[in-house]
Amino acid sequence: MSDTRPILIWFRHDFRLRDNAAITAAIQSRNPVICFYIQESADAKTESAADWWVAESLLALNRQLKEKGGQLHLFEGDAEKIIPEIVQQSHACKLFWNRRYDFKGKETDQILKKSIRAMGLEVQSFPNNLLNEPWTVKNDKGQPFRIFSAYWRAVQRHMNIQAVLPCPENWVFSTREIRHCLGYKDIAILAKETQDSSWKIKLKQSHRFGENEAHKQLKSFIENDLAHYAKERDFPAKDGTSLLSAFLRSGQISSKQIWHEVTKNGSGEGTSKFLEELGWREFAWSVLWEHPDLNQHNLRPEFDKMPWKKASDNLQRWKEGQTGYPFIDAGMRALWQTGFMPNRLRMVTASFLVKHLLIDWREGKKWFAQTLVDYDPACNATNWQWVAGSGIESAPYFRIMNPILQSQKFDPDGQYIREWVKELADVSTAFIHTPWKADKQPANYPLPIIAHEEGRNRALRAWKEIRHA
Ligand SMILES: Cc1cc2nc3c(=O)[nH]c(=O)nc-3n(C[C@H](O)[C@H](O)[C@H](O)COP(=O)(O)OP(=O)(O)OC[C@H]3O[C@@H](n4cnc5c(N)ncnc54)[C@H](O)[C@@H]3O)c2cc1C
Repeated sequence: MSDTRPILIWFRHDFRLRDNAAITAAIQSRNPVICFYIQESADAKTESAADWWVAESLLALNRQLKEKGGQLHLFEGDAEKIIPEIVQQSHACKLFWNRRYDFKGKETDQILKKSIRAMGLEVQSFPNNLLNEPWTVKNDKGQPFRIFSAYWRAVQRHMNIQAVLPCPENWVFSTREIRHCLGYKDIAILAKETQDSSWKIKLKQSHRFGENEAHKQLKSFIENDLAHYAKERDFPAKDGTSLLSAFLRSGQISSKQIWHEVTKNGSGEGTSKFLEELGWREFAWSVLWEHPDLNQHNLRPEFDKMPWKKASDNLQRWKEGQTGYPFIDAGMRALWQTGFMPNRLRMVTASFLVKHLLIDWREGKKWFAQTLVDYDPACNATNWQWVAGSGIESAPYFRIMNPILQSQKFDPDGQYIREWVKELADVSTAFIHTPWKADKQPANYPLPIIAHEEGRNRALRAWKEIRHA
């Protein structure tokens, strides 16, 4: 007689049905399945842009599961308390999930593995959304890499990316009732939460969600932009990047799927540069794996002595895009309006905060975590420490990006600036990067918060101080 006890599938940033190892294993076993997601305490409220993105993505996943004849069950609260209840109510025989690699998630999973196994269930975890498990890439001495280029060469030498798993057929969903378990949340409440503020409604105008949309985006990128990626990726007005980061972060598409599609359909400089960027994502996760405190602490301890200025009005003006530097302000305003900022601008705005304004990178990291739809604890912290110079692999602190030259180089006609800084719409191209030099000052646009040379010199003095301390 066949086993009718259900298998529980716990979704976690793997909101796709294709290339999902936990799903494939569960469906292959022929037991009925129960799919669920837990809004764990830390992310229970959909208050940040990334939480909002996850909520919209869960609604999209629920629609996909409905098409298969099932649904996504939603819970809110502490996984260590909720899952044992689901196990009991459902009389499940197995619990499957795809791994997560951050410290808190890993810790919770280890505790749960033990406690659920003690209840007599089989618990299995599978690789999630990286090309390599983060602990597997090591140098000849068995140590983790500290430099990206060496890491990437090693990854490429041993690259053996597994085939993509198709969406399984013959789904059978369990009818066991789990609605009375602790923390059950009606998915209709989630749908309401995704539009309970004007900010979220505005964000929605810039995004699409779900596995199918992720694949459409990849196809369009490969057809239109991949060949020119290396040359155009730094010019924000050109939209020459893949715009896949939020899909990737929530696992609506896997890095493996992207890798295979890109290597099958592309070649040359654009393709290798793009794959290298995927490599940076991998590297960031390996750094977080080795340094669980990456989000809180400088990886170079001399930065603990940096004489950061108290977060003040200047931090607020940076957040609001009111620094008086058009390129910076355009990036910061785009971030607030859309939840996205192109990589070049992330680097320039981050550098401006940490160097010209001498404000602790952790303040900027917090703001990005609140406002980016693709917020990713590994990529965000690794990049902030890279820009600040405090990371193991980083730009030297003394290399200070000039916000005017960056603007002239990467937005030469001011197209991106004019799109986001409406006060400058009529300023001539001659003054679009330095409106304070124009004869007539644009109305309602501030003067620079600090002169470039003054900010630069102060940053260099601070850096010398910590080096000689
Ligand atoms: C200060 C700062 C903070 C950042 N915070 C995040 C974050 O929270 N989440 C996030 O996904 N990326 C972050 N990035 C990296 C990068 O800016 C974004 O991944 C990229 O802009 C997303 O756009 P895209 O998908 O069009 O990228 P593409 O240029 O098309 O790149 C393809 C993919 O490669 C990965 N990638 C690209 N650049 C990087 C990079 N420098 N580091 C790690 N992965 C990269 C992303 O997954 C991206 O989707 C940050 C960069 C900086 C400088």
